[in-house]
Amino acid sequence: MIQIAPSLLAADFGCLAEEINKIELAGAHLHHVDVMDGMFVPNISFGPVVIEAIAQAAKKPLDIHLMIEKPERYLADYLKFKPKYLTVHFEATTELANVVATIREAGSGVGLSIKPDTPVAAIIPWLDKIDLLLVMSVEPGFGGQKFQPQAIEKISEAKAYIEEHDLQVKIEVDGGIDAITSPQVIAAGAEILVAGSAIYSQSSYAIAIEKIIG
Ligand SMILES: O=C(CO)[C@@H](O)[C@H](O)COP(=O)(O)O
Ligand SMILES: [Fe+2]
Repeated sequence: MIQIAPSLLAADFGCLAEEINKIELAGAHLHHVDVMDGMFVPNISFGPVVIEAIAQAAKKPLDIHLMIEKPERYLADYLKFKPKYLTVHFEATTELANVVATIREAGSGVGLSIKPDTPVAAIIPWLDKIDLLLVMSVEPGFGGQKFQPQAIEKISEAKAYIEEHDLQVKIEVDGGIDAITSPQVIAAGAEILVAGSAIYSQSSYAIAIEKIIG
C-alpha cells in the first residue's frame, strides 16, 4: 500500500492543530515533520517546542526528517515524541552506527536519507540496518522546489537491491511530489510519498491526496 506523508512545513502554522486535524480527515497516513538547523541546510524551520504541539494534536504517527548537522547531539529531543520514523541524513554524521542503535533502542523506525548528489551505493552497507530509506528528490532546505528526475533511477536501484536481498526497508521520496511525479516514483518502488506544497496549497486536501496516491 502506498502511504502519503504530508509535510507540515507547508501547513498554516497559525492554526496548526486545525491543519493536523484536517489533513488526517483527508487521508494522511503520517505527518512529515521537517527539522532544519541553518547549518546542514540553509534554512531554519522549527524544533522540539513546535513538535510538542504537533504531537499533542496528532493522532496519526510522526515521520520526523532531521536536516541537522551531527544529529547524534539531539536524538533524545525527538525520540521522546515516539515518532514512527526518525530519519537522519547520511551526509550529516560520522556516528551513524551509534545513531542507528540509539533510534532502534528507543523503539522508533530508523530512517536514513540521501541528498540528490549522494549515490545509492554509499548507503548500501546500511540497508540491512534501517527501516526507511528517504531519497531526496530536491536539495533539502525548502519546500516548493522542482522534482529532480534522477531520483527515479536512485529509487529503482535501491528497490532492486532491497528485493534481491529480501530486506524490509521501505523507500520514501521527498521533494516536488505531486500528481505528475507520483506515478513515476511509485513505479520505481517508492512506498511512502512526502508532499508539502502540492497538498497544503489546495483548498481540498482530500482531493489533493487522492490525485497523488490515487
Ligand atoms: O524535506 C523537505 C525539504 O527539505 C521536504 O519535506 C519539503 O517540505 C517538501 O515540500 P514540497 O517539495 O512537497 O513542497
Ligand atoms: Fe522532508
